[in-house]
Amino acid sequence: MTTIAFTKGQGTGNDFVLFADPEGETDLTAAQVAAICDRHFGVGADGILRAVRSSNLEAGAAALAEDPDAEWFMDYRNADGSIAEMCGNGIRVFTRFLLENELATLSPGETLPIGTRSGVRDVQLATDGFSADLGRWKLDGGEPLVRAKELPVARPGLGINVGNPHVVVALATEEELEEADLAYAPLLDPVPENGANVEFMVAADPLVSDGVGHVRMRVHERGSGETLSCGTGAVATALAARYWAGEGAPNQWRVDVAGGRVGVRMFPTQEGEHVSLSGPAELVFSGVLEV
Ligand SMILES: N[C@@H](CCC[C@H](N)C(=O)O)C(=O)O
Repeated sequence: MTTIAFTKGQGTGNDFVLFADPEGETDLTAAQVAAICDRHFGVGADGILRAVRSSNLEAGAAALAEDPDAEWFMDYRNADGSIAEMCGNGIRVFTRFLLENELATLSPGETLPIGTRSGVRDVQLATDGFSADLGRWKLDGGEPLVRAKELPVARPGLGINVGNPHVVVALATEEELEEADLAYAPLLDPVPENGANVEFMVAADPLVSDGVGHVRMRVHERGSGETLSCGTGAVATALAARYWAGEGAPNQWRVDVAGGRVGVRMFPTQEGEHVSLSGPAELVFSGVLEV
């Protein structure tokens, strides 16, 4: 039996079990992760965030090579125990956890580099909580057909990788968005090799106001099912909305999800365009687990 002192946290309703494992001694099995995330028999969460010192994890070596200041590595696991490269809401909650536990400091204007499986991601304080630079993004995975239960026809999606894989589908009306039954994984054709998170979005009316784009989305996450929010999914959705809107579309977006609102911003850097995500991050309660 291993005893874990954990904290439950959430960002726009995307909820996580977090624990500090500085030495990298508590690598949970997929079955243990799934048991902890179970909403009836466990703590209940969309995923687990383990805080490991980058120097004590194999995957952390790449993070330290990229940025020697990336002391902490966010080891993210989906609710079914699978490993994902990145979690946009998670990295904000992870930062809140490091700060509250005095494992890191972050002042206004400063940057906290966090190691992830999709590279080092820089987090800053923001007016709505925290913002994380998710780095480069790419169109990836073509335009698979997507069919969600209760939606009568398959729609073309747009594959976008923001560190992890997404397929975004535009729906015509709010009613369609409500009707989609995302308790079931949407069917994708062709099936992406590594699976994908699937976002369904509708444009707000107006789509753009004061130079800021506005969309609403629901998500079925790879490895976690329907969640109240997906940060990387919101980023992929804003990128898809801008792509579909064409020339002159804004580089700043508000994305409404069932659990609240996040902000997305695209901005130029020397290595090409980056995209950042901002939003709230809260710690809810702490406890002790035996696994
Ligand atoms: N909820 C996350 C994404 C978590 C990983 C995802 N389910 C995957 O498998 O890629 C977010 O906020 O980005």
